[in-house]
Amino acid sequence: MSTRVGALVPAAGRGERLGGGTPKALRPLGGRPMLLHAVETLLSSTLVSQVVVAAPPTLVEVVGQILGPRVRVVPGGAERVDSVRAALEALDDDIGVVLVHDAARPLTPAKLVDAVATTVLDGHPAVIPVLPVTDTVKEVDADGRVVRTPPRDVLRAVQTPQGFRRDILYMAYANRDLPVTDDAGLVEALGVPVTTIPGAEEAFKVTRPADLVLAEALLAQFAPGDGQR
Ligand SMILES: Nc1ccn([C@@H]2O[C@H](COP(=O)(O)OP(=O)(O)OP(=O)(O)O)[C@@H](O)[C@H]2O)c(=O)n1
Ligand SMILES: C[C@](O)(CO)[C@H](O)COP(=O)(O)O
Repeated sequence: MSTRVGALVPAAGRGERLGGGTPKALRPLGGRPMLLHAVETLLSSTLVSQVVVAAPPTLVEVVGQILGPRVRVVPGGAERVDSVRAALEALDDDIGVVLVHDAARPLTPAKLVDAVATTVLDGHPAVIPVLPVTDTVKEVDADGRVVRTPPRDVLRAVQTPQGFRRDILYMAYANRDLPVTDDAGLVEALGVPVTTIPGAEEAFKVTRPADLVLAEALLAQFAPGDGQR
């Protein structure tokens, strides 16, 4: 396996739950597009040597100008899986390890990127960062009635970047019509073991308006060079 690491950034979502009109990846955070924060973190990793971004199709040129020549930008698709697939096809042939990282997780620390990549390089074919679940989670039926309460101690909330051996991710994406909400879900369907490592609280996803308020507040607290990102 080649040890060269590439990162794919799905950034073509509309951001309907966040609202505000502008595609979410281009919404400002600390005065700069959210996507730029995520990409800069990936580029700051000494392990990551290529970054490919899937942008909203009408904004490929604009996003290319924002991110500069080190980043390849391709048109994304209708669903997240379509965007990841488009980016996967644009990776250099000699990339052996692939990280998939949401543009919508702009405050993810660089040390988490390195930890995921290192764990794949150490021989784990699929690696995801996770945090314990703090709310009680209920399964409900179509009428909203509770069906059951899974025990919380075995539940985990899943973040990105998720890291994969390239050949495994390719095989997984051959099954991409499966109804999954993350890349590891496709890998699980292959029967390939998925390893968890500790995630980071700052790697939360900006999904709803309150998440953006929290991200702005946290960013304002980071001092330059304090190693938090
Ligand atoms: N067709 C899509 C849908 C999502 N994404 C990306 O996948 C990541 C996680 O998706 P999410 O946070 O759900 O973003 P949106 O799809 O934009 O959000 P919403 O469902 O609220 O519209 C984001 O970086 C988003 O840009 C993508 O590249 N292409
Ligand atoms: C990939 C992901 O960020 C892991 O938590 C998440 O599943 C994306 O889901 P979304 O509904 O597209 O936000």
